Amino acid sequence: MAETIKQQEQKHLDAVIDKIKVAEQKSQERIDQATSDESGIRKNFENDLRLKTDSYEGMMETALSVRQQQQLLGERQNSWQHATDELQTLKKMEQTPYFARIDFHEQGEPKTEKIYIGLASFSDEPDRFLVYDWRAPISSVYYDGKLGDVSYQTPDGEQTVNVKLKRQFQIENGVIKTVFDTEEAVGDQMLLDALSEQSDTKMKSIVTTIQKEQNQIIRDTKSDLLFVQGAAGSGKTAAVLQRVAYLLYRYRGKLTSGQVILFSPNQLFNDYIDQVLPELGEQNMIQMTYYQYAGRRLPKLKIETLAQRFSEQYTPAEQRIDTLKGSLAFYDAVTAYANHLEKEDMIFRNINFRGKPFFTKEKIHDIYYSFNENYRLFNRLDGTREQLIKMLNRRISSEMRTKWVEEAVQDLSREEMNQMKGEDPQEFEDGDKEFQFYARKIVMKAFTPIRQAVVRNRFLSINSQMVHMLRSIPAIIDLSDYGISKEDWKSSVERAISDIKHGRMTLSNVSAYLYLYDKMTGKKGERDIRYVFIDEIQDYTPFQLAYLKFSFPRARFTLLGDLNQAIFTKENSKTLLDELSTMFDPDKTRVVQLTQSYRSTEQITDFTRHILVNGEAVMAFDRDGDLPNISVGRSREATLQRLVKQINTNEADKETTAIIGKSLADCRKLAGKLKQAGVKATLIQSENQRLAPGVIIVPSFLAKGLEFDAVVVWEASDAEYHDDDERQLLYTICSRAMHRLTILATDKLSPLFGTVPTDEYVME
Ligand SMILES: Nc1ncnc2c1ncn2[C@@H]1O[C@H](COP(=O)(O)OP(=O)(O)OP(=O)(O)O)[C@@H](O)[C@H]1O
Repeated sequence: MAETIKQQEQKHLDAVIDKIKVAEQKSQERIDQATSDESGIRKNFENDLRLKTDSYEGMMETALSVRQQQQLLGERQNSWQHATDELQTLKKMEQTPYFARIDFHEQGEPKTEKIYIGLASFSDEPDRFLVYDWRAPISSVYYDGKLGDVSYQTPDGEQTVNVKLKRQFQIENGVIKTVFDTEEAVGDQMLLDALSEQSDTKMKSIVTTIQKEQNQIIRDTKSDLLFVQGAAGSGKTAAVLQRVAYLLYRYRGKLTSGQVILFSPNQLFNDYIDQVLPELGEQNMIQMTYYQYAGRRLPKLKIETLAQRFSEQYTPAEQRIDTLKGSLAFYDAVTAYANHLEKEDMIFRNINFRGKPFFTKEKIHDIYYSFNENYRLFNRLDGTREQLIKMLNRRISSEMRTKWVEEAVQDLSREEMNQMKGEDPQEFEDGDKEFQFYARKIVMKAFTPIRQAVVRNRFLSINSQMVHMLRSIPAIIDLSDYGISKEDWKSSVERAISDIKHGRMTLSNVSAYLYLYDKMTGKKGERDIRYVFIDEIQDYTPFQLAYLKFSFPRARFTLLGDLNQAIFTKENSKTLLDELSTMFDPDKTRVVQLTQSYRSTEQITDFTRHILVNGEAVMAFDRDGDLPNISVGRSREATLQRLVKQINTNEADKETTAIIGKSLADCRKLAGKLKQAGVKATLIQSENQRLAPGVIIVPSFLAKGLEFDAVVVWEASDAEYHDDDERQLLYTICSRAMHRLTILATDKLSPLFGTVPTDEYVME
């Protein structure tokens, strides 16, 4: 009987695995070698080394041999690390060496070529690749097209090949479970299998099933701004993590993971995604929230937290001011204000010494504005510091003649004198010279804080300058254009002043504060960072984005967002896109739309997208599940009973449940009640917690970006979700569900579900 395709492929697989095992052995030998070399070097060294410290030559000899030993050890350490990494990859590959095969014909070549694609490349001889890395140029063909002519990018330009076969494998522990040939980009079956898995507390890589649109995002190397608008669950986060892995591969040797930074919505999310890159054999990039980024620079200020910002109730006037402060117009106003400081209005502080002004603010002002008008802020500051240090040095001699110094010298103990001489050994000609010596030492020491104050720009006053800037705004921006009255602005400035006095700052002020400070001190941003990724972009203000662009001047930006899910900026999210387009060169901007939602069943996707009105496009993925359930209880008690029942049903069906409440307070209350009822559930109270297996209760603002098998919306009642501007929040909450969605309310259901056709859910 002829061999089946599966048998043939299994034979090939066995052969590859045998070669991988041989390679593993070689790696192990290299590791052993490096280890034994290392202990050899250490031993030799201990035997040979005599510390010769009695002569200068002896000391040099010792130092040289220590250095030599360190170098040798460093080399061994490197080769050990290299071999260890290699072995780790090989061990992974031994289980699943590859997941796909493509056969293709390249024009002008005599034969059809056949390649296998896996997590990493593997060759048994130089240039004989048994497996290609999924990030290799040719692998793109697998993700991008159907059979027939397909083009792909290589470092030397575009190439076209004729694809004859695309074959996919599911391999477990070296055994082929299924094999199928497909004409699609990546066969639906494989994707369905991947998607039907249970949710996890950690996100997984998607390399075996990357979709064509996602591949475009992953492999983009041309855009300065890559903007991805994608529906909930369309794989934005997934795509962007594979993109980081791709870039690290593509620019190996030139780009390190430390030059890539990802801004994410909260720490919980950071924790959720932190295994994807290691799974792909790469190191994690820098991960931060905007709040952490700002907080790191302002350790002495208490910056408003995510939870505080979320529960804040603004009056319409405050809301308008908040909107203005988040706009590009405001960014431009701060820029204009800062530039005008080149001519006037920089505020200075005295630098004091022994309770009295040493450099008065008037003097500093005069120096600062004495430079010619071409001096920029940074040069001015630099010049001022230089002058002040010069003046400080000139003051040493006169200060030495003051009374306090004379007394201080007389009060010196023998020990103190010896110590001073120890620092700077010398013989004195006479008593006068000796006095001078000690007096100088004392003055220099006393002046140290002054010197530091000068070097650290302590004569600037960012706080007063910020207040002055806020006060100057009505002269720069026409507030009436934003519907803001002079009085409302004034009281907002008063609030900012009181906040600063109490060491606090709202998120809406913090970016302007940092930006103004950077301008005043001439900071040019972190030039080392090459790629900046920002997830959930709809929750950033244009000001914040402009500031990030300023802070990472040499970086390319990838921004991901879903304008449907703006939970803070609400209706302003549309203007964000417009404002963004003015910040980057349109020729180097690329906008990609992802409309297919992979996270949820068709029923859930259909239901959730109908919560939106005028939303961005969302397409359901063809995956079947139950209709969402809505249950309205007559009392809180009844709703709680219904919740407990749902938790039990979900548990029986092995679906992990997340109960999402609107605010932290709601969630806390519920956690108490569930405890009384004897139900085990973990309350996620802060972003610094970790996701736990089992039932969790999580407030809406922390659920961003996460997903769960089964979601219960806690109290989707009229009282909690009433206004139209809460639609996007409700959408975000519901779209966290993968397989099951239950909506509970007491008394009266939120009217926001009124837009969902009644045949898309079951009303109990
Ligand atoms: N090509 C793919 N193959 C397999 N799974 C995928 C693919 N794309 C996305 N997924 C899965 O779909 C789910 C949603 O993806 P992801 O969290 O990246 O979406 P998102 O667009 O960031 O969503 P949100 O905006 O709601 O946070 C994840 O479980 C992800 O692993």
